[in-house]
Amino acid sequence: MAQTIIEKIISKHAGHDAKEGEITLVQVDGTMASDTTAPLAIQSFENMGGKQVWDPSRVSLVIDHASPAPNQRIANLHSMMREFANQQNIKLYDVGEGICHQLMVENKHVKPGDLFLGADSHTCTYGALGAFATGVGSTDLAGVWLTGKTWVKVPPTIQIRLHGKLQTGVSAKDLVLHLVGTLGIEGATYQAIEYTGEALHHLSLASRMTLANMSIEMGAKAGLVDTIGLEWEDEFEAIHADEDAEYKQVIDVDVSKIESQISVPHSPDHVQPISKVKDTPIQQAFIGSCTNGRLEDLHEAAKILEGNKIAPHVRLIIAPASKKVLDDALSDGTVQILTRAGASFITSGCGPCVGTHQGIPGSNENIISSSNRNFQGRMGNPESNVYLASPAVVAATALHGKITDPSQAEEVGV
Ligand SMILES: CC(C)[C@H](C(=O)O)[C@@H](O)C(=O)O
Ligand code: SF4
Repeated sequence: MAQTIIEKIISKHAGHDAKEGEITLVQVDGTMASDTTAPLAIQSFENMGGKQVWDPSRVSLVIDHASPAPNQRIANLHSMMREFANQQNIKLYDVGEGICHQLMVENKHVKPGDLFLGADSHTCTYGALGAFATGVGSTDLAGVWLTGKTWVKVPPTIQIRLHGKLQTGVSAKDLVLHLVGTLGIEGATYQAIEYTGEALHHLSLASRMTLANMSIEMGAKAGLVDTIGLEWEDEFEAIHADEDAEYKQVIDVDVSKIESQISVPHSPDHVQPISKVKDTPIQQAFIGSCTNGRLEDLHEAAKILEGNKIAPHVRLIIAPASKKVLDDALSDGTVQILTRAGASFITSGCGPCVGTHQGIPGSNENIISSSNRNFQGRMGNPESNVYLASPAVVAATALHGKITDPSQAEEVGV
């Protein structure tokens, strides 16, 4: 039977050929919960009578969403996680180590062909490795901690074939914003997205993570990137779709036609080419998140900001996606370039992305952010406006204090 990538992965974990629409029990390779979801999962696990997780080497906890703790309540939840991790002998990434999704990939908790469940919607990021990774609720996760298994309904797949090469200054973020704008926030609900095509050869693992990451902004169960040309390709057995696999929909995209994209308030799918919103004034700029907080993202920003100073009325906040990203950016001088340009670095982690701390905007302020969601109130103030963009656009915008196309900023010599 010809199969899509997700059908192959589910079949492997179910022990039989799984077909679209079928509900089947599968073995799980790995799990993750963050400080937002782990406390409830721990409670559910204990309520279910759980004593020992099924396999401690397949369970990770990460303190990243509100880290370091901004208040007493959260500090106590962090303590509860540390205690559980100790007692269960499971890996816990503590304050400053990074964002859960970055850490799962960076530390190889997940590999191509795996089936991975995380109690966070952007678990789909690991689709960058050709893994089936999806977000589940805390209670579902607790069930997996008990048994090592879960049930899945085999989803239909939308195949997105990426042709050509992105223009200079245009990144995987612009590509995925373009796709979110085209499909809409419910365009792939209950479906998997498979990304394929020769454009992938030009995308690093970091860029593939950006692409897979925002699959959830199209409602997808998972976003699986074909492993062709992947940096890790030699280390693992690659899984590709069969040529005659059946797709619900096939979408062809010539990526060389895409210009920088901006998602305007208040929904990720309100996407406009940058030319339509350029010159919108901005008070806060954020580079970070599981979408765009990696070394290549900081490099993009540094290219634009080197030797320059951000606009006087702009705050530029940077949260590296992990301690490793921060260390690498320190060693190669990127951090220094950015701080000299006026950026403030905060703890590696989610930072202000989800609006709990570290950069809640004022009322009527406009924020440009390299993150993935701009629902009203997302950054902690319903009276602020969040614009989503690539790190290059965020940097060029911070420099000029208004939405700026980086390719044009370079032309005028800044
Ligand atoms: C808080 C957490 C449960 C949430 C998610 O699942 O995605 C967060 O990471 C987000 O990005 O909105
Ligand atoms: S960085 Fe933002 S989107 Fe990613 S997991 Fe953290 S809160 Fe969610």
